[in-house]
Amino acid sequence: LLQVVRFLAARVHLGRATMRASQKDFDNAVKQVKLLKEDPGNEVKVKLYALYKQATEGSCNVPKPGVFDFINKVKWDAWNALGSLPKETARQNYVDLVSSLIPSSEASSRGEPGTQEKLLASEDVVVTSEDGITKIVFNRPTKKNAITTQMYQEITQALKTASKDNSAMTVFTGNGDYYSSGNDLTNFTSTPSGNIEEFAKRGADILRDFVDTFIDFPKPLVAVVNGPAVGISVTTLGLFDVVYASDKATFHTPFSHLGQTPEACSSYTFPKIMGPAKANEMLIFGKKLTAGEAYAQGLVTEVFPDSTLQKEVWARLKAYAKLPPNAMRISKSLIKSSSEREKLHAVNAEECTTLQARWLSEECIGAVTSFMSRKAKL
Ligand SMILES: CCCCCC/C=C/C(=O)SCCNC(=O)CCNC(=O)[C@H](O)C(C)(C)COP(=O)(O)OP(=O)(O)OC[C@H]1O[C@@H](n2cnc3c(N)ncnc32)[C@H](O)[C@@H]1OP(=O)(O)O
Repeated sequence: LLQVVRFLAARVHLGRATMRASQKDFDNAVKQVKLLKEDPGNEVKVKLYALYKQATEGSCNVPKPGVFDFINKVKWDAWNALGSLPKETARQNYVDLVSSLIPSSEASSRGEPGTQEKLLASEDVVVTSEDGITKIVFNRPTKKNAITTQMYQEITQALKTASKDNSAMTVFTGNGDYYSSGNDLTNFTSTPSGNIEEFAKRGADILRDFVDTFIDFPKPLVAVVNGPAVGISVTTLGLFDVVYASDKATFHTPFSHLGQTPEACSSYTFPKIMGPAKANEMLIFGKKLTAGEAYAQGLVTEVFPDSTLQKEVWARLKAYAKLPPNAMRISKSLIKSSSEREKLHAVNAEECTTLQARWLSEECIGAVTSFMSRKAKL
């Protein structure tokens, strides 16, 4: 048992080297353990005990119980086996272990093979889990999957949940002919008080949280771009790890047309991905790219014929989802290092502040009014 505990501790320590559970996550996990409906069994309870002690008190610092004090000796052995594991790592491992014990219906997903579970009760954003893949679907096909304020918040929440669930990766796609037409332009007119300044402030906060969640998402994040993508549904792609696209997809960022400016860190990621010359044409002049062009410029990983996209992409993703999840997460954290994420958060904050002011500009208000009065379409 000792060897197993040591091995697990070292392995999990390595696997979670780049993760940090907050004190709040830990406190929540402690509460969740008390609410578990099923007994997790003695072996798990001993592990939880040891991790709890290590997280709260550090290395084992009490005398070894006598040989006949069986229960306390097993607990002591497990704690002692954690050696000098840092408190922070023990806290993270505790949180991970607890989240693995919570049934999918309560937490998020466990992804039993072949069973699809609906995880979020929303019409417009559908979240399911199957075969180790959490799938987040834009589901407003009659509105070309335009993203409402509520959808931003639901997606933020879905990503936070997915970051801790048992799935290996998260995949975004759209229902219907569009991937997404971007921000729902009626967001600007549907603030409860009709006060645009209030919308601008609240919108910037919601947007910053939304994008921050993409920046910090620890598992592979994949987009299956099933059709045209506009605005923020394009810019967020720069924060994905892999982007598969239908040959019917297009990529359009008409910010200047709308009196707006780039978001989702695209002012940083796009020049990095495709070079400034191409990024400028997209982000300043609103040049729409075909799927082939987006592939040539490095925004898209691979383009598929629309007729075979679903079959080919999902077969491939299911196979990828079986790869060792910790290895994938660690590789991702090497590629998107903490200094890179820091940079992205700073870019996000600046873009949101800029947009907040832009939304109050005549240029932007005029463009939205034109769309609403059906005078303008992209
Ligand atoms: C918290 C705030 C964060 C803000 C983040 C900043 C984000 C910025 C962006 O995303 S900028 C991009 C914004 N998007 C647009 O400007 C697209 C506007 N839409 C269009 O130009 C066209 O609808 C189209 C080219 C996408 C599709 O044209 P078409 O094929 O002719 O279809 P329809 O126009 O008839 O569309 C069907 C139906 O959907 C409604 N709709 C489509 N897109 C949007 C949208 N983005 N916002 C609101 N509504 C949209 C359209 O009005 C039609 O509705 P109707 O059937 O008339 O009720």
